[in-house]
Amino acid sequence: MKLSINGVTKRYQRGRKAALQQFTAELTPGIYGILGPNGAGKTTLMNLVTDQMKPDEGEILYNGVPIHRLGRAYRDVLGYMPQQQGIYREFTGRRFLWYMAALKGLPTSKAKSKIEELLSIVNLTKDADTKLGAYSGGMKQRILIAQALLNDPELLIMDEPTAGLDPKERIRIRNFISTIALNRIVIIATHVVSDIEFISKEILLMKEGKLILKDQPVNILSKMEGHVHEVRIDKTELSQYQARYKISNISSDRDGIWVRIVHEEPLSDELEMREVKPNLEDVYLYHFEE
Ligand SMILES: Nc1ncnc2c1ncn2[C@@H]1O[C@H](COP(=O)(O)OP(=O)(O)OP(=O)(O)O)[C@@H](O)[C@H]1O
Repeated sequence: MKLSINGVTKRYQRGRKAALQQFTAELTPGIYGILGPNGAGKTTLMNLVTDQMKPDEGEILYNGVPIHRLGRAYRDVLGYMPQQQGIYREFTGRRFLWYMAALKGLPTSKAKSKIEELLSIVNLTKDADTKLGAYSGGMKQRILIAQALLNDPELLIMDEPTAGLDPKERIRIRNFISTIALNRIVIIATHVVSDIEFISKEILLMKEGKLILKDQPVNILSKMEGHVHEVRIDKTELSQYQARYKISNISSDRDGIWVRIVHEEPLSDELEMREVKPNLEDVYLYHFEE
C-alpha cells in the first residue's frame, strides 16, 4: 500500500489563490497527522486525495496508478470521514449505515454483518435505533467513523475527527483510531495537536498551502531541544514577555510566575530559567505564531 502525492498544486479563484503548492509526500501504512492552522490547505488536500477535486498540477498515485484512472477501484479502498456538517438527523444510526453501505455498493448480505460488527466496534449497538439528531457530538463522530470503515478501507482519511468533543470522548476516539490503524494508511487532518502527538507515525506540518515539515514525532521534538525554556518572571513583567516572546504556557507557583518560552535565539543568561522538554504544542507555536 502506497499513496504518492507528487508535486500537487491546487488554485482557486481562477488561479489567483494557491491553496496547495507543490505538495509532495509518500505515505505507507500507519497514521499520518496533518497539522496546520485554518486556511493551511488541509481540506483542499483531503479533497484531492479523496478524488473529489482534480489538481492543477502534479498527480496522486495509489500503488503507482493515478487515482483518477483507478476510479471505482480507488473508491473501493477508500474510507472518508468528513467533518460533521450534513449528517442525516432523521436517520437512525443503523439506517444511516445501511444508506451509506448502499451508496458504497456493498452487497446486502455483506452489509448486514458488517454494520452490526461496526456498531459494536464503535460502541453504538444500544443506540443504533436512535435518530442521529439526538446523538451527542462523540456519538456522531463514532457513527461517521463507522461509515468510513464499511468497506474495510486500505486508505482512511479523517477530517478533524475529534472536533467538538470533550476530553474523555477525544481520548476514546484517539485510542480507537490507533486500534484500527494497523495495516492501513490513515490520514488525520487537524489543528488539535493532542489528537495526533502520540499516535502518528509521521507528522506533516502545513503552512499557507506548503508542506513545511514531514517527520517522525520523535525527530521533530528532538530538533526543538534547547529551544524551549521556562523562565521565572515577576507578574508585572508578563505583558512585556508576551509581546516579546512566543509563550506556550504560563504557570505560577509559590516562587512566582513561570513562562514557557519557545525561542530561536538563545535567551539571556541573566534570566532565572530551566530548560524543558519540547512538546508538539511548542513546535506548533514555533512555526505558526508570528
Ligand atoms: N472554493 C474555494 N474558493 C476560493 N478559495 C478557497 C476555496 N476553498 C478554500 N479556499 C482557500 O484556500 C485556502 C486553503 O483552504 P483549506 O480549506 O484547504 O484550508 P484548511 O487548512 O482546511 O483550513 P480549515 O482548518 O479552516 O478547514 C484558504 O485560504 C481558503 O480560504
